[in-house]
Amino acid sequence: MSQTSAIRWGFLGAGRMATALGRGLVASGVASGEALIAYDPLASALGQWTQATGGHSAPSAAAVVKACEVVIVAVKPSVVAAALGEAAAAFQVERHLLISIAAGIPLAAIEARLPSGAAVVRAMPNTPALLGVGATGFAAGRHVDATRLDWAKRCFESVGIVRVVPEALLDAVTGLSGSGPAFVYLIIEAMADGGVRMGLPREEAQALAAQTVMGAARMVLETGRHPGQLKDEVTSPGGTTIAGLHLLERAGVRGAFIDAVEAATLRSRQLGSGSSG
Ligand SMILES: NC(=O)C1=CN([C@@H]2O[C@H](COP(=O)(O)OP(=O)(O)OC[C@H]3O[C@@H](n4cnc5c(N)ncnc54)[C@H](OP(=O)(O)O)[C@@H]3O)[C@@H](O)[C@H]2O)C=CC1
Ligand SMILES: O=C(O)[C@@H]1CCC=N1
Repeated sequence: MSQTSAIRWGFLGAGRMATALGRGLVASGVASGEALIAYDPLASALGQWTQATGGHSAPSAAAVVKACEVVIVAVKPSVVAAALGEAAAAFQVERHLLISIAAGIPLAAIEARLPSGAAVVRAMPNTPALLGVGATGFAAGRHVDATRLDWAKRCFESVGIVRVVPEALLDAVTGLSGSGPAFVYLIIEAMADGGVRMGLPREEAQALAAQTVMGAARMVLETGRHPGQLKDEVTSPGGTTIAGLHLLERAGVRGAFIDAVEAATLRSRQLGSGSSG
C-alpha cells in the first residue's frame, strides 16, 4: 500500500468543503496540487476548485476514482446515492478509501452502494478548515485498516483538530462543530450590532467582536481552564460584565444554544433516515 505522500486524493463534488479540504491538504504539505483531482458537473465550481487548490479536473466520477486512492465524497446528502452510483464500478476494495463528509448519511448506507469489503470513513469537518482551524469528528467503517485510518487522520489533521468518535455520535458532532460556525457568526454579528447601537462604527464593532470571540476561544483551548472560571475572571463584583451576563441568563441564552445543537443534531439524524443502509 502507498505511503501517504504518494497517494492521490479525489473529490466527488468541488464546492465549499472540497475547496477547504483540498487547500488544507496542499497548504499542510500532506499532498501537492498535482496529487488532487475532482469531478463536479457544475463547471464553475470545478474551475474555482482547480484555481484554489492547484488540482486537476476530471470528466467523470469514475475518472476520479481511477486516478486516486482516497475518494472524498463532498456532495449534498441528497446527491450522495447518485454520486456513489457513478463511482462504484471503478472502486477497488484493496486500493481505495472512501471518505464521505455528507451530513447524516450512515456508514452502512455508503457501504451498501460500494463493492463488498469497501473501506469507508464517515466524517464531519467544518468550514474553518479553509483556514486550517477546522474541527472534524470521524468514524471508521469495519473494513478500514490501520494504513487507511492514517490517511483519513492525515487528511483532517491537515485542516485542524480531529476526534475519532463512534458513529452514533457523528450527528451530535454535526450539530455542534459542523453547524457551529454559523451559530458563532450569529453571535459575532449580534455583538457587533450591539456595539453599533451604542455608537461604534460598524467596521470597528465587527473587528472587536470577531477578535473577542477568537481570543476567548483561544483562552479556553490554550489555558485548559474551564469556561466558567474564565468567565468569572472577567466579571468584577458590581461591574459591567455581570450586568450583561444577568440579561443573557434571563433571556435564556444558554438554553437557546443547547436547543440549537440539539435541533441541528436531530436534523442530521433525519437527513440520514431516508438513506437505505
Ligand atoms: N458547508 C458546510 O459547512 C459543511 C458541509 N458538509 C457537508 O459537505 C457536503 C458538501 O457541502 P458543501 O461543500 O457546502 O456543498 P456545495 O454545494 O458547496 O458543493 C457540492 C458540489 O457538488 C456538486 N454536485 C452535485 N451533484 C454531483 C455529482 N453527482 N457528482 C459530483 N458533484 C456533484 C454540486 O453541484 P450543483 O450545485 O450543481 O448541485 C456542488 O458544486 C454536504 O454533504 C454537507 O452536508 C460537512 C461539513 C460542513
Ligand atoms: O447545514 C448543513 O446541513 C451542513 C452540515 C454541517 C454544516 N453545514
